[in-house]
Amino acid sequence: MPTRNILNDPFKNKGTAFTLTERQQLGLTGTLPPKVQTLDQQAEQVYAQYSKKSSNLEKRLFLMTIFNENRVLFYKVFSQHVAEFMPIVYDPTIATTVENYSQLFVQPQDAAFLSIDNPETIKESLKDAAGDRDIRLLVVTDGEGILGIGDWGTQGVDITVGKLMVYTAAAGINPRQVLPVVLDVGTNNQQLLHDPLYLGNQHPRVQGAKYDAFINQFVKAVETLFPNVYLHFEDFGRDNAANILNRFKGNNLVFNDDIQGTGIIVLAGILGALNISKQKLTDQRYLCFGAGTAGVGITQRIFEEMVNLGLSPQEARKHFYMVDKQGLLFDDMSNLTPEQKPFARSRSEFDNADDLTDLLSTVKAVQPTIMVGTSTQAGAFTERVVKEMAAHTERPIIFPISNPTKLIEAHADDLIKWTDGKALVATGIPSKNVDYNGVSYEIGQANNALIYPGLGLGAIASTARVLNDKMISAAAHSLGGIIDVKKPGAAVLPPVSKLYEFSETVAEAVAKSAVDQRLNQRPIESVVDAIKETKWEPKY
Ligand SMILES: NC(=O)c1ccc[n+]([C@@H]2O[C@H](COP(=O)([O-])OP(=O)(O)OC[C@H]3O[C@@H](n4cnc5c(N)ncnc54)[C@H](O)[C@@H]3O)[C@@H](O)[C@H]2O)c1
Ligand SMILES: O=C(O)C[C@H](O)C(=O)O
Ligand SMILES: [Mn+2]
Repeated sequence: MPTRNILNDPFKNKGTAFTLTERQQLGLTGTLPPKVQTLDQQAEQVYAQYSKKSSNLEKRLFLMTIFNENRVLFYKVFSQHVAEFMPIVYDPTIATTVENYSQLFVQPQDAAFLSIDNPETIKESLKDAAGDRDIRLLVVTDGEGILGIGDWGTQGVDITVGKLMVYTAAAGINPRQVLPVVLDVGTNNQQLLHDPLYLGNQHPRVQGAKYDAFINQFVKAVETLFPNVYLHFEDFGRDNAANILNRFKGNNLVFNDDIQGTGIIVLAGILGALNISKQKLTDQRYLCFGAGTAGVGITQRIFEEMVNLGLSPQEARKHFYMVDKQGLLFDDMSNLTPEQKPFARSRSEFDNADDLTDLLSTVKAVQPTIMVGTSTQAGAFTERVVKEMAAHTERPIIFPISNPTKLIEAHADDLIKWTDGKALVATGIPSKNVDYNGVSYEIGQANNALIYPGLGLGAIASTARVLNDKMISAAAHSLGGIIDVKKPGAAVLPPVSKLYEFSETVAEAVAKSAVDQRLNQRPIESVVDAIKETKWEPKY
């Protein structure tokens, strides 16, 4: 490759920061403006330009041009403005770019696009996308369940790129060592099937044995090409997400963000809330609204926590109620998923079981103390539902975490107002502070992005063979003690502005757990040193 192409290699390009000597050595003399800038000067210039963009989408598109050209510069600016950039680079703005990916397409962003129509090219495609890079972390989607906006086929690749950006900004994962992958198995999105601009396979989703075989081939190819890679699954459909995780978690270093990542962050938020209200987890009644991938993943995590606290599985199960499209889930229903079944209730527990077909009647009957929304049903936590819940519990814990913003079950300011400041609230998207009756309520962000970067860093740095429940539990507990719970209006989770700092705390807890369980494949003398050595910083 002629050296001038270095300006087109985002992993090597420094742009105007190439010194005059470097320019001479690299055959770049006269190919850049004369001034040599420092990284800080470049970052300042990028931020000034960014600040002039009027919409979030324009801001994101501008930042992506920097990403496409110069990774060090992109991550330098990102690291200087983490809380400000997160909603631009990631959720919720990323939902808009997923929906418009084909129209907005300019650059494949070093992703691998694998097609179910050509399974024989899986290996070649992964190799080509990785080039000479040593891949340690791979984020993959099949685009069926992007956030709460559904099936976006190949366009879902944006979420894998976005998730990886957060890994680097939050946990210092080396951007040369990551690979975003989309598995294009078709789409059932009618709009895409009829859109002449759509860049993916224009046929319905392939399911069943052929789909399963494709996934198996993919995982095998990944393991062969990139031994010890941490394989992160994102936004698969409800059935496939659970199936794939169950198939591989015993023997491979795999992670499902929507099931496990969300479980951890919501448990951490609940522990934070109970720390504020001075209550015990084992005294809570938990209502899951939207018992899909995330809803069940969270329920399983909190259930495990109750068992860890000494309850028998039978006792622990009594604390959970699941509501899905059918209403409260009962064990005599024929259409329950395998993950829902253990938490379905018996009709005999209620006088009016047959009436419990909506959220309000269920809240009345169950009187939950914790309610988490993962339903994609905008506004489902109505004033009546919330006031009914608050009538039976002093500090209701209410987390409407459906994404993006247009799908949230209730907004934080309404929840605070409707409960007269009593509710302990976290949302999936970032929420502003709520000023109510002289108190400024900080709203925690219960988004898996607050946990998966540290979790991944801990697992990668410790060379863990698998990611198991103990490591996951260690991650959830590691966020305790960061917030000052005595402050009126304190948030239940630490702020995104401290994401870089607490991701290291999470990583240490996870790596320590892996090493304590002897899951490390290489000798680790100090987890702190191992993490330090794994981390990358944006500098030339
Ligand atoms: N904050 C986070 O970190 C986070 C993480 C994962 C998912 N989520 C959000 O959670 C939502 C669900 O994601 P998922 O991956 O679990 O999707 P999913 O499709 O697996 O689950 C959604 C569930 O909601 C149910 N549902 C639909 N309509 C309903 C209704 N009217 N009443 C009750 N239940 C209903 C569906 O039947 C399904 O079981 C999305 O909006 C997603 O963005 C947030
Ligand atoms: O992507 C997010 O913002 C969180 C989560 O993984 C989701 O699917 O909503
Ligand atoms: Mn997701």
